[in-house]
Amino acid sequence: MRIGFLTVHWTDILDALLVSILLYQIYYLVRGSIASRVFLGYLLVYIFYLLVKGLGLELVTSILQYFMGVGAVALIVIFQQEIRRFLLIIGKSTVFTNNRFLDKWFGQPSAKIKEETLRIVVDACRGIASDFNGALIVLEKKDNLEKYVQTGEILDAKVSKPLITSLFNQYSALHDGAVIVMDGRVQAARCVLPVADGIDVPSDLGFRHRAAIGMSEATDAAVIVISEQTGRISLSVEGELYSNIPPSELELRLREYLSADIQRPPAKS
Ligand SMILES: Nc1ncnc2c1ncn2[C@@H]1O[C@H](COP(=O)(O)OP(=O)(O)OP(=O)(O)O)[C@@H](O)[C@H]1O
Repeated sequence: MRIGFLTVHWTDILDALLVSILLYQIYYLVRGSIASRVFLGYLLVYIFYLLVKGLGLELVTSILQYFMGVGAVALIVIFQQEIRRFLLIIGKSTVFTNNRFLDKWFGQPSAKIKEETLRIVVDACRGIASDFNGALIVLEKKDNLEKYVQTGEILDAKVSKPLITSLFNQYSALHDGAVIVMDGRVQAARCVLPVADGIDVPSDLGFRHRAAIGMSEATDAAVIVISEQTGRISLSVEGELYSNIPPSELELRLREYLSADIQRPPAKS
């Protein structure tokens, strides 16, 4: 196709479309943050570079070319949080990562939580919330949480209501940080979770709630938060925080989220 003196192929249109989508995605990730200004600055320098290159100004072109090369490395450092989030979104949402057949071959284990564990944890949450003790409980789905377990005190104890309740008692030496539940066992307490710091996170949220969001952004785990101040129970999955959930609904939501591969107890005959 010819437009004036330009010859446009369908590949050029596809190229322009893909670049637009990419630029929009980058803008969407960095909008509102300081990184968006850096991105805009870099884009303007790049447009200027294309202009001087087109005009054949060789000296300026070579200086800008060098600047762009160093700038690209600087961008990776500045945007490391955004790049990480971008790759996580892609990794989480592709059909490949939700494909059971591929999971089997690429070693993604199935969710291991049992109904019994779920019931005990929710029961413990009910007690903790009514006592106004803060809590942060991570329930493993498929992702390996070993890295986070290592930040705390390893317990490897069978899940029980008295254990979870006493761990979050304000006089317990292990009440700070998060408890991680894996495979029907309290693997560790006092664990440190990644804190969400994106612009989507409401500024009035405290660090316990931010840690819950951060953990559910970084992994597919379900994270329960109980507020020490209000006694409210919230649930964070896939980077979203669902606030003020009654215990009965919490059990339903957890079952629904973790249910894909949940191990149900054998039916009584
Ligand atoms: N990165 C983290 N990983 C694990 N636990 C954390 C992390 N950051 C904070 N916490 C826990 O949260 C507690 C502080 O909670 P903070 O009051 O800041 O949060 P909050 O969201 O306002 O919760 P609350 O409503 O219970 O006060 C800490 O004492 C600690 O136990």
